Formats: sequence, C-alpha cells, structure tokens
Amino acid sequence: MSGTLVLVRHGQSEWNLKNLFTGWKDPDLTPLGVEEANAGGKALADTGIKFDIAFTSDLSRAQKTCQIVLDNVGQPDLETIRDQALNERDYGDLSGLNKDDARAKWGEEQVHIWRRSYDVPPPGGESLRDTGARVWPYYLTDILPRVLAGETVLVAAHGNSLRALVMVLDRLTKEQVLNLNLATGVPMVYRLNADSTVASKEVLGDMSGAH
Ligand SMILES: O=C(O)[C@@H](CO)OP(=O)(O)O
Repeated sequence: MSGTLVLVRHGQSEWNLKNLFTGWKDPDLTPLGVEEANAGGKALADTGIKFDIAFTSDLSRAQKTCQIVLDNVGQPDLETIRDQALNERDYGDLSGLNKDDARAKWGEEQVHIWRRSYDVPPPGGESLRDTGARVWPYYLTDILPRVLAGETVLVAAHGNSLRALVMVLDRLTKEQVLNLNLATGVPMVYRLNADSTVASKEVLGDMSGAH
C-alpha cells in the first residue's frame, strides 16, 4: 500500500446554476457551491484525514473549493499547487451557451456525445481524450509520485478533468465513461497500491444526482 489520493469536483458555479457550458471561463461559486464544498470538507474532516499537499486548477471555482476543503480539515495554509493542466475541458464554441438551447439546436444525442463521449470534441474544443492528454502526464509527473511516496494528496478540480483521471483509476472503457458523472463537492478517496493501481475507493457523499 502507498498513499492516498482525494479527488473533489468544485461546488456549484454561477454557470452551473445558469445551465451554461463553462469550460475555461471563470465564474465564481454560488452560495450552494460554497455549502457543497464545506460539506465535502466536513466529510473529509470526519475521517481525520491530513493532507501533505493540494493541487488545483487555474480557475477560481476549483481554487476556492480547494481552500474551503483545507479550511475544514484545519489546514488553511497547506502548500497548494495551481496548474492549468487540471483545468476543465475547453468547451470551445459551446462555452457560454445554454445547454438546453444547445440540445434544441443540435439534438439531445449530439449534445450528450459532446458532453460525455471519450473522443468526440465539441466544436473548437477538447474531447475527454484531449483533456486527458494534458491531465494524465501531469498526474504521472507531479501527483502520482507523491502518492507513491506515501503522501496524502488533495486534488480539487473539474467535472471533466476529474472524469479523465477517474477513467484511468477505475479502468473504465470508452463506453463506460459515457455514463460517468461526478457530483459537485463529493470527495472520492482512493488508496493506491505500490504499483499505482487502486487498493480501495470510498465516495464520501451521494453521486447519484450527478448528471
Ligand atoms: O460546463 C462545463 O464546463 C461542464 C462542467 O460544468 O459541463 P458538462 O457537465 O456539461 O461537461
């Protein structure tokens, strides 16, 4: 057994609430989003976890969520590394569009493919594979070595950058990843083996409402 990796998707953002494609745009958390981040942080605090380092993206909704989690576990000043590699999938031309308007224009199925497929990019944006192509190397070079050294690592990021990581950790196929949805503010606690495979996974909250 080696270390522990905790993944948490940021709490609800203003654009999640307005049902807009967000990508690399930088809206703030809503009051509910702050509450969700606090709930995730409390659930982690209840386990008695202490982190050695935190990673987050270049976007404020993930950074704020990261800080709220760290406040809850009593480590407000923990070293936190911000990197664009962990940013949300770039939604390209869809960024800022309403998701229901997009469904009306292009059809339910096409929009679902853009949102959840492995290798079909939205117009001008990144597919999940493209997102993984920057998340996976960053995980291998910056995050995984710390976990393998026995550290406990927090990663506060985004729906799709975390889907790319969960796809690898949970060994999901291209077909299975279509149905993978991560809830906002719900921590996933992975304990890794020395060979970097997953020894155990615990979800601290309810993922069932995610869509
Ligand atoms: O808009 C986005 O950037 C993402 C995350 O909120 O949306 P989706 O869940 O549709 O991939």
